[in-house]
Amino acid sequence: MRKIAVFGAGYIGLVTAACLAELGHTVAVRDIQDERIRLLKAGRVPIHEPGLGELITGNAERLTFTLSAEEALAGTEIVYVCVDTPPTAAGDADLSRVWSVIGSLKGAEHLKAVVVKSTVPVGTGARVRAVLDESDLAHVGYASNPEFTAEGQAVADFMRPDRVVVGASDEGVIRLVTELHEGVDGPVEVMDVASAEMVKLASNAMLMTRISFMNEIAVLCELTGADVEQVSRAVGLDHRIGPHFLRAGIGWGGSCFPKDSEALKQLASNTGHHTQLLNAAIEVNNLQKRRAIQKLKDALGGLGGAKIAVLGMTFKPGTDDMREAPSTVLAARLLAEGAKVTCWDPLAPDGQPEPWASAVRHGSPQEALAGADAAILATAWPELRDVPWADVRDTMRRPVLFDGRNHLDPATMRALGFTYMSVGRP
Ligand SMILES: NC(=O)c1ccc[n+]([C@@H]2O[C@H](COP(=O)([O-])OP(=O)(O)OC[C@H]3O[C@@H](n4cnc5c(N)ncnc54)[C@H](O)[C@@H]3O)[C@@H](O)[C@H]2O)c1
Ligand SMILES: O=c1ccn([C@@H]2O[C@H](COP(=O)(O)OP(=O)(O)O[C@H]3O[C@H](CO)[C@@H](O)[C@H](O)[C@H]3O)[C@@H](O)[C@H]2O)c(=O)[nH]1
Repeated sequence: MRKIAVFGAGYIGLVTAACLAELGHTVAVRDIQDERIRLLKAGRVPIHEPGLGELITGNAERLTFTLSAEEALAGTEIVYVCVDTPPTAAGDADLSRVWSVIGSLKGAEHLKAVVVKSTVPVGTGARVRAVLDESDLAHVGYASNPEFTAEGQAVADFMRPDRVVVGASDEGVIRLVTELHEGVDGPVEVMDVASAEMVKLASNAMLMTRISFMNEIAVLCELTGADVEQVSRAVGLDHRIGPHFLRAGIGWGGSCFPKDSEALKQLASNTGHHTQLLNAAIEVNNLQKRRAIQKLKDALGGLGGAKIAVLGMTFKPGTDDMREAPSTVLAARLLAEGAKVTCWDPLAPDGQPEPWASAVRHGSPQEALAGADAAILATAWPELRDVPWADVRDTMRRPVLFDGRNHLDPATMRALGFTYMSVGRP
């Protein structure tokens, strides 16, 4: 069993650390946010991720949390880099936190390998390698080990992945990282560093493109009278296509797809290449939200002064993550059109910045809907299927509902007297 240091105690770092501890390794987690480390030391988990708290508690004797890089590195053989890589002002991935971690490794006596899990542009590994080679860490190996977990199911995804990708050129490092995954139920794919970095970006781009493709088909369904739910289900039954990531709606958001699509686009642009398919997928995604607002505007005859309830704020159900949530674009557009916005979400953290600071948040969908002229369902929370819609209808000023996730049954909602609109369904 190995002694590992994980840098970054966010969604990926904490899941990686807890799962490696569950596999029997000793893991020191380092972050630079006092509050995060204080909570973790007190046995509290700063993010919502099913099963994570239990894993951290169950492996407490193998997990430590610290603000000190030196403390984390004492006796450490492997460093996992799990820091955030947000967009720069130019849209490229900001690697400043990755470089800060690399800079803090000087003098780590027992270090054998640096493993990067953060999503980074292709070529980053080669740059890190060059920096290590010029330092006292020239003997330390390097691996790219990108992460494919989805929020809300990250622990299960880590333990039973479709694949583990290990990008490295040094046999010793390949063996080390492969051994770390003993007990993980999934195949290990070994390749060169640049290819591993590209697998991550290409996988996300493929998933986004599938969603945007089906969203474009949804528009054509609306124009022709077809039903995108039936279409996507039957299209997905073709084993060459498969059923996943074909759900039409107001589009993709989250901590990864928007920033990774932009980073891949800019990676190409920096070499003078124009990514046509990816650009189209991004544009279709942006349009989906604008189309939603236009539909409401048409249904209400204008949005000025109207009270609109936004149901669901997080970028998808099962997470508390608000990064690049499609709902935020909707709320901003509604306010810009002069509407008043109320909202509800079961997990979104309090104190969200604008546009949410200008919205009134309620503790239940019913309260958010009372007196509303219309509602937009933005996140497919299961709770929204259990709302007593017949009662709610009578509390709304106008029973108009735009279902941005095709989450409710059109016939039922219309039978209840709602003006019900959704995406790509008659
Ligand atoms: N969130 C996901 O589902 C997911 C999935 C796959 C890949 N990724 C990638 O993994 C990386 C991390 O994403 P995340 O969602 O966990 O981000 P996050 O913002 O939740 O966590 C990053 C953490 O790193 C900490 N940090 C910053 N600089 C540090 C330093 N020098 N030393 C130690 N800690 C430092 C931050 O304080 C923060 O707590 C990103 O590159 C992301 O693209 C994320
Ligand atoms: O058919 C679908 C599937 C998803 N979505 C939306 O797409 C976004 C992303 O969803 P999902 O992929 O489930 O969430 P993430 O946690 O962002 O995970 C993605 O991004 C991670 C970070 O890179 C990767 O590791 C994962 O493999 C990849 O699925 C959300 O807004 C969903 O509502 C759709 O609109 N239609």
